[in-house]
Amino acid sequence: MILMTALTETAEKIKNMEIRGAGKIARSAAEAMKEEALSIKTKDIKEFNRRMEDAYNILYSTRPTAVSLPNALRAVMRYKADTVEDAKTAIAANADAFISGSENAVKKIGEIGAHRIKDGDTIMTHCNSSAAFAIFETAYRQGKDINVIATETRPRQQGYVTVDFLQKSGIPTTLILDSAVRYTMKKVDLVIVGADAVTVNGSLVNKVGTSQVALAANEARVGFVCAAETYKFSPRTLFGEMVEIEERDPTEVLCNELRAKWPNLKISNPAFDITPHKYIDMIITEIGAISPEMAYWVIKDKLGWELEEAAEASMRGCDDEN
Ligand SMILES: O=P(O)(O)OC[C@H]1O[C@H](OP(=O)(O)O)[C@H](O)[C@@H]1O
Repeated sequence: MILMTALTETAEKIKNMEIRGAGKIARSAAEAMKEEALSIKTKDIKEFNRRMEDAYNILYSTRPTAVSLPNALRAVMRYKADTVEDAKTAIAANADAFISGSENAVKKIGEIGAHRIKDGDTIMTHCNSSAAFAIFETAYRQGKDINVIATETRPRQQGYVTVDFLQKSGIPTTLILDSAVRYTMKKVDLVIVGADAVTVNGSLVNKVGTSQVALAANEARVGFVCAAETYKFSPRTLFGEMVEIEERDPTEVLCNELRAKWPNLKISNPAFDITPHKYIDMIITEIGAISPEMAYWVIKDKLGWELEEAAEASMRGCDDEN
């Protein structure tokens, strides 16, 4: 039996999506690493480092697609210390800096993104993104009369979370089925979605169905905007790696009763898909509104990654924030 600690509890919550959303996953993981560090009793720095590596690996293995998770873990683990006390101080400071940096980034994205919204706009969103929501909320607080169309987002219905946020904020909201996206697009002025990862060529990895929304927007000549903090850019893609697409449990798609009825039925449940950069008009980050083609610059200059480091991280199985 595995002993439940605060860290394994957070890992379990990320795995079963009690904690979800790329940014929240990253902040929760950073907080869990800090708590883990502060709870370790040993005075032996080698043992301490080993236990922190174990904690890193437990959290790292929870969900494979959101790059914010390994970027947060790596940011917290960037310490060099000769004593356990110094290591604890550095880890706690790193975690706090990552969390407040992440919260500020979402706020900044709200401010920058709100400039893209005009009074009277109808905006479509997919899944539930706190970065996209920050844009809606800021625009609405500025007095812009907006209407947000939220997709249901099968199979986990994160659209309900979006609807709940929007309704609590007083923002006029319409809920649609995922299959109604193309039909509804003619009423839409702008699409805004979040991101789980942005690759070096500016393509977007986000909740499955995002690429279909982008295709429908492209066909209808509707702008497609992505809201992504820079820690969602993937340094390992600089090395040519692909972002792993999480395949989730078939029971999310079909209940056990029906699965038993059709024992030979195969079920595929990819949680994310890839929207090619040519369908993305703009990525709103905390350092500004950029074209997808600037992803290489964000990874290399803003995050400070060189090809050699990306290769090294690729072998180690992690991304980095800066
Ligand atoms: O960081 P924020 O903008 O909140 O969310 C970013 C993305 O995280 C979510 O993933 P999931 O529901 O955890 O699979 C969605 O794909 C969403 O677009």
